[in-house]
Amino acid sequence: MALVNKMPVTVLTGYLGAGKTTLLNRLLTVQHGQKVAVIVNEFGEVGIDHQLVVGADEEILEMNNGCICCTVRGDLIRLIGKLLDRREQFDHLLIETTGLADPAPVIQSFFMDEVMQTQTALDAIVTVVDAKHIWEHWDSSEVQEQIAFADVILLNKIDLVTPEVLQILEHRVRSMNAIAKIYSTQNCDVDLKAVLGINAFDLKQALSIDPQFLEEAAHEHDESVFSVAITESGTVSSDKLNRWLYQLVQAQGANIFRMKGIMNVDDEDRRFVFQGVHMTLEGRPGKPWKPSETRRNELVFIGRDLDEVALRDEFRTCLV
Ligand SMILES: Nc1nc2c(ncn2[C@@H]2O[C@H](COP(=O)(O)OP(=O)(O)OP(=O)(O)O)[C@@H](O)[C@H]2O)c(=O)[nH]1
Repeated sequence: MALVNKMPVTVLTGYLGAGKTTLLNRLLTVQHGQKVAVIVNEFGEVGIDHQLVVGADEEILEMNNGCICCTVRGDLIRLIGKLLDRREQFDHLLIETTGLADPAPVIQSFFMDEVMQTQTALDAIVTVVDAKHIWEHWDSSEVQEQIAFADVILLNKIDLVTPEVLQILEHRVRSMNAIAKIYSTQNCDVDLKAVLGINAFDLKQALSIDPQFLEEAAHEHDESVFSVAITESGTVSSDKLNRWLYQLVQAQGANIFRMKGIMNVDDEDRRFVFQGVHMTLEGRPGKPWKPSETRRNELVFIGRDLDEVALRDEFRTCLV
């Protein structure tokens, strides 16, 4: 199938100094038998990050003419296009974003551009969090968005904080993002399998909503950025769902960073899976339901100032 040949892409985010380059170096030096191309995006005229990145065999491309998130999405697409011309030379692409980037436009370019859509497969957004210094930056919208968008979160620099602080941090991060996998690390020491080749954007069976998140007071969010997770049985009407989602992104797309859903729509044989980034929505049939399994609808919204009660109520109106 054509899918097999798509180039998997991992996007690394994290605030300034969190440990992105440390993780990148790890990914490039540990033997995993994959040929990795890297795009490093830095602010400023002179790129120095490439000098810090080790690994002679890898191709490292730099984008220094601006921040990935705003002006240079076109450049990113062109750069990836060039790499795709030599597709056979690479197994995986890593994009390290600047610590000040909002990851949304990067992710959206994978949905919106046709070449990117057909020839690349977004593997995961990996966000490195500085467990010691994040406390000074909670107000930063970049920090919030990097956590909100992540599929994998490394709580890094655990050598610099107490277990109690780490626990508070994990709780806080979990309330912002109900579905990311969270690992605690020192020097980003994490099993590569936890970071590469995880297919987080391929919603196969179920959303990995942490059950504890649902039980606990996920509701005590004093943050403006948080997750709302909905799990309900029943059959969803495709017409009602379409109408609702369309209206929702029109009205609140700016505040909804990410949404994912796996649903029993019109009692079809296969799951309906969808995901969205702000106003961008993408839905398609997923894996077949097994006759023995209970069909559940699972949705997760991650965003700013979400109206949890309204989301739940409106979702229920989509049930037949
Ligand atoms: N104590 C401690 N230091 C760490 C850890 N991980 C990384 N560092 C250090 O933190 C500093 C910043 O790490 P980088 O990997 O350069 O961070 P970055 O996110 O790429 O930084 P920018 O490119 O500035 O955004 C370096 O001096 C690292 O050696 C850790 O787990 N513990």
